[in-house]
Amino acid sequence: MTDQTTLDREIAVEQRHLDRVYARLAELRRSAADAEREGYRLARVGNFGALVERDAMVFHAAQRRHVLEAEHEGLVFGRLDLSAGQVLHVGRLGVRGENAETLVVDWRAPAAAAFYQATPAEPLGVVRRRTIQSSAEKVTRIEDDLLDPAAAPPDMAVVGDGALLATLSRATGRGMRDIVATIQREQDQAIRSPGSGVTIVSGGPGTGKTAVALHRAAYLLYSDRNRYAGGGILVVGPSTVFVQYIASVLPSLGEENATLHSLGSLFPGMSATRTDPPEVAAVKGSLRMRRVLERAVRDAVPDSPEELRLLYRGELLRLERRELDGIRDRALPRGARRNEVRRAAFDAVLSALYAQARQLRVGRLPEQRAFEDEIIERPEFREFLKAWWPRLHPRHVLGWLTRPDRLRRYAGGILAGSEIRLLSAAYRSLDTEGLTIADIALLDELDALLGKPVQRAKPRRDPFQLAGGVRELSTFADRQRAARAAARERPADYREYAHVVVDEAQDVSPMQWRMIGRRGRLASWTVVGDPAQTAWTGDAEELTRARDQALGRRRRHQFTLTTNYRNSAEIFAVAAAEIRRLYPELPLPTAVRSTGVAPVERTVPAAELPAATVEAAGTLLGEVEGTVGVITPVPRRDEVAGWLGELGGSRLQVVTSLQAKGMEYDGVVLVAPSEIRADPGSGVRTLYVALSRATQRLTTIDPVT
Ligand SMILES: Nc1ncnc2c1ncn2[C@@H]1O[C@H](COP(=O)(O)OP(=O)(O)OP(=O)(O)O)[C@@H](O)[C@H]1O
Repeated sequence: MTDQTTLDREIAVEQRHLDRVYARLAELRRSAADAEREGYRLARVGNFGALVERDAMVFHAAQRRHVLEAEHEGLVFGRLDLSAGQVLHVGRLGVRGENAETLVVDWRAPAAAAFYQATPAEPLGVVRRRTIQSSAEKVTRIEDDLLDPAAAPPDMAVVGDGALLATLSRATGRGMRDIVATIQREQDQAIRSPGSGVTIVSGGPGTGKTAVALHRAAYLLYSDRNRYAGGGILVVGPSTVFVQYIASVLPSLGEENATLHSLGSLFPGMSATRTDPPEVAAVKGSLRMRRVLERAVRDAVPDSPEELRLLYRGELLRLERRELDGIRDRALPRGARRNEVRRAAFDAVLSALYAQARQLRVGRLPEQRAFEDEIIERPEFREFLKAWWPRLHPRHVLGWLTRPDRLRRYAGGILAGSEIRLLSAAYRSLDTEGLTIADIALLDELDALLGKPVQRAKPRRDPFQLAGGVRELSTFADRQRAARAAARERPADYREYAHVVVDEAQDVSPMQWRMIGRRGRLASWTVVGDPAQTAWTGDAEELTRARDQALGRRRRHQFTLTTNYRNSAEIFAVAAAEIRRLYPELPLPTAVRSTGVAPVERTVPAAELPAATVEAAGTLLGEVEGTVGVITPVPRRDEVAGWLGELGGSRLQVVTSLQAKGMEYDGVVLVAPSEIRADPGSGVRTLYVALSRATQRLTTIDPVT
């Protein structure tokens, strides 16, 4: 422990520096605003040169002001005392003083790397590393690590007892916390790994995989803004709950150029939060579904016309079902996309009609072109085409799978009989209950198979033009901004990113890898996950194949994280015992924090489960400051939410064991763990996930019948 006088003195030292940084920021903000105003004043001079100068000035000043005004809590969070006597402060933003001296180094800059990577064994020239906590503009706490005692001057103070542990003991809010001040060496290496190729980060629960993935996105944007902000970074997580949980971190890192999606929201215009039972998800996620869907997109539209009949100059022209089917088949050679070859199919129908008219020796039969022009104008012919070969949306075709006869036809010989029955039962509720997360990848596949109807290109909006055709009268700065916004404004179905981050990758099915792969054909990748937490029960070899295909031949950089920062050692011991049932030899991370509080394991008569759950949740709400998660078996979620009502308000969340993926709560009530474990496919692994969500308190309640 440090004595109070030393602590106060050291805090005062850091406060002086922080005051200087904020004063400098205020100055920079003022001069940016002055430059902007001066720019506008120049405008009144009125000559052309002055106008151009004004525009440039206003633009740069406004841009700078925007950055400076984005106030950050904890702007400066670190300090390095180097062996050469130099002192560096590390923060969320780089700031220079009046004489261009460095007041703060951006955390992503190479000079800041030592803050994260230096260790006593390898101090990298750092004598003392200091972590600084502040609230608004006030320094509240400092924590030091002395990395190179031999090089420390005799008067160097070392205060505090571990910034990391202090951070970890803080209560959790509804969003994930940003760990920028306490990133550890092994994490930093993954964050700063090269931007090209594929960075693969694995590690057990709570080792910071998600935190690393998000900080990496921020790091890449810093290291090559043109490439990554221009092309965009896509971050994919397992569920909507999870995506909301991590959404707050990127803006707090100062990055808004990343697009966050759950696996259920990747297909434009559709979104799903419902999960399938693991055995159904295994069928829907299998690569064999691609072949099933290929058959579906070639099939006749349900209830489409049995035949085409047209009276032409007194003769009945007629194409029967068989002929129509033949035309459809020929118009769809392998690889053709149904929505893209509509025109060719219509031409084939017209040709068949003309051939028939000639065969029937229709009187005064015009040239083929004139004949076709005449037929195509007929309303009944147009009606026929619309019904026979409509523009198909992937959702239409997925709907065809709800018809058992069609499903059998498409899946016969590809899926096993038992799998077809499973799928058929699952799709019975598609229209009433809506899509599941696994269906979204099928829609994306169908979209790729169907293609887009050929459309005339829309004229691009001129960013210099205002509504009503009036040329705008604003500054060059405004126009620049508009042009950039137009370039950045990605269409809703933008699908090619410069970098793709996949979190909880162990739960991405083969079909989902195809969906994500289509969005990262030209991208570099960061893939993070923990195979021991997977809920996938399908073919493992197929999964590897699909993943390898998505990642291609890009060079891979592997990282493994070994410390669990989330769970108390007592809680992780329970989770570890669970996964050891399945994998006795699995290397597990080490939990660094002990609370001295053992998890509570209760067994109650089934009838008492509701009361016991409410009571346990109430107790935990009293015991922890932050959030409480109530985790349930999938089928029980709504029932349990009903028991709890409004208890805990926004501090309490009820989630299924699958939605709990990646989440974190200070206290967890796990309802009916034996029911989760009972699933023969992925039960133990899913229970392992549920048991490793709590930072401080865990209560499990099992009903007995
Ligand atoms: N270096 C660190 N400093 C402070 N907190 C950290 C650090 N690394 C991780 N944490 C915290 O540990 C918790 C777990 O991190 P994270 O959710 O990223 O782990 P994960 O490996 O993705 O876990 P899981 O696989 O269980 O979902 C989070 O609260 C995170 O803020």
